Amino acid sequence: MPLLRDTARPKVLVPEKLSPDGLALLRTSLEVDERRGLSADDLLQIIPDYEALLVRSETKVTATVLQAARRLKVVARAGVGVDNVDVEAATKLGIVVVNSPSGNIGAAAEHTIALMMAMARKIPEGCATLKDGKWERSKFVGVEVKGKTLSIIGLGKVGLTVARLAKGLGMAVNAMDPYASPAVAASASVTLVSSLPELLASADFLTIHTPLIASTRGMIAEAELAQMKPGARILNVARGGTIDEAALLASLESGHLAGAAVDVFTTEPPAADSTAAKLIAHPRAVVTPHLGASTVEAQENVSVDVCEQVLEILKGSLPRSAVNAPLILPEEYQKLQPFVRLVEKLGSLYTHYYASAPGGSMTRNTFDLIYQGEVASISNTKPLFAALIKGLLAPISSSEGININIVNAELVAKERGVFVSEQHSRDPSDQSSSYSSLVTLVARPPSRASSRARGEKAEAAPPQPQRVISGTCSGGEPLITRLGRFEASFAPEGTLLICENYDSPGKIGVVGSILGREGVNINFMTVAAVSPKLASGEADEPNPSKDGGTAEAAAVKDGPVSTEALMILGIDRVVGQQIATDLVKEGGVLSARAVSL
Ligand SMILES: NC(=O)C1=CN([C@@H]2O[C@H](COP(=O)(O)OP(=O)(O)OC[C@H]3O[C@@H](n4cnc5c(N)ncnc54)[C@H](O)[C@@H]3O)[C@@H](O)[C@H]2O)C=CC1
Ligand SMILES: O=C(O)C(=O)COP(=O)(O)O
Repeated sequence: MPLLRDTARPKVLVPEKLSPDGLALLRTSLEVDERRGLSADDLLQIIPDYEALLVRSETKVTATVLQAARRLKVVARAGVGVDNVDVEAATKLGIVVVNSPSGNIGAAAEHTIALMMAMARKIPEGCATLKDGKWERSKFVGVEVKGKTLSIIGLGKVGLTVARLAKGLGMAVNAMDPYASPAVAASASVTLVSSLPELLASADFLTIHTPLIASTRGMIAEAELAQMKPGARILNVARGGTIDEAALLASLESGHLAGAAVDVFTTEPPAADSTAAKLIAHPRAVVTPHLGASTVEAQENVSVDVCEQVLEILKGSLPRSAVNAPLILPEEYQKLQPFVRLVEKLGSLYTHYYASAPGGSMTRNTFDLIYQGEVASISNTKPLFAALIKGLLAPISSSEGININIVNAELVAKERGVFVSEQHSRDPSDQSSSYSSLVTLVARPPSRASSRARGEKAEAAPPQPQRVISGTCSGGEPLITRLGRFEASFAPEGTLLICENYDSPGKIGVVGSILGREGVNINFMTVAAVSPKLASGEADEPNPSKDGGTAEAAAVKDGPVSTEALMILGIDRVVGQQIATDLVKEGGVLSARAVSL
């Protein structure tokens, strides 16, 4: 049961402090709910009511929260690190996760330099004692950074900015990052080293700027700290968990390390009696409560960046920095949009007409999706693939909320065992129609192995018929041009009744009167004849009613194939199976299938 909402506008939940600049953009079209101080339970209770969730690093967006979030389309992280968001669960649920990959890198890099200088010159200690009424000059003799070596783990956006700033301070900078570009490193006069021991041994100051991922969790522990020079100093403005807090505390306590500057902790805020709390209390530790991104400028940047993306996503467009969706340029997406709708219709027409109709079956799981003409020149067809998976599976998915989209289509297809081979045919002679673009969906007959797996005997295997649907975009709207052997021309919209019949006089009148009797209005009707190119060639899907139809049907069923036709009626409401049965029994049609598209 959807919750009652006091507004028709989509709702955005903002449980953390975000700069008002971005939120003002949202307020023009969305309802923005700023709710700071929510507990995990509170969040779970209220999340079903929201279309978008905007967070920083404090809110834990767990799989449980995401599963409860029935309306949620997007989780926006106003910052870089998404380690507080279960991105895998969001992907499965088709929820887009976006971040702001560069809005706060300057702030994080400057904070790193600020902590390094504060640690080198003992600024926090000098400041605290002076405020305490003491004038202690000889106790706080520091070291200079000029001429010292700064070693960086992770030469990404923050790491590189730190490197450039450190160069300006006269430091020698080296870095270890298996994925860094040597050219980029050289342009910042950074020496890339390939081994961590080499990097550790050279460091006067060591700073980490990697994400918290499996390969970086605990990467600096007791053994690594022991490889550093006595009197070296260490910084962490990336993520708690990359440095083992207990090992770091021990190294400070033993006097091996001269200092540590830490902005991020394994658990935030750290528990009172935790190792992190002891680290914070250590006299040679300079600490800040995750302030790396906390500047007015950075907060404006990230807020505007993610709020713009939330608006795009709720409009149905693609964001510029999705963490879990492929990158598509806006102009490319615009070109694709009509074909996205067409391909989704091809998929849902397939499932309604061939697979979920009485007598049909979902035994085919391997599809060819063939692009011909102008559409074949589009190279990034991920949205088309996603549209096909949605079209094929949404009609047979139990939950109304199943959200198949560009984010999770590949995963859903894999889970359901659906395989799609996309083919681009740019050769004009290969295009069997006069349309400037044509998209064809072919369901491959089941392989012998899969037929055997379903217990069908090889000798009893029926001939494998064609299941083909083609379409184009006409005036930006989807148009079906082929259904099985029939050359058609109809819009795949609304409720359609598709009747296969022998093309004999009076058939339309009989069908019309049966529908009229049931109170069904016909909005439009079109007839599709067997394509001359296909009449003598491929067999079509066997018609479940052919053997059990009317006397007339029986009389003509061995007649020439070319007399068969499809009658496609657009009707004003969804009809039950009984009407289809009546049309076969009384109306003399071979089969009738209602499809809702
Ligand atoms: N304290 C704070 O408030 C802030 C913290 N951050 C954190 O800083 C970190 C870095 O952010 P960005 O530079 O924007 O990310 P980025 O993605 O641009 O750079 C990360 C770099 O780490 C490297 N890397 C990955 N695994 C590695 C490994 N095993 N060994 C060595 N290098 C490895 C990658 O190749 C990449 O070059 C992130 O964890 C982010 O969350 C960012 C902004 C503010
Ligand atoms: O962007 C990041 O990765 C950060 O760590 C910043 O976190 P915050 O938004 O200040 O909670």
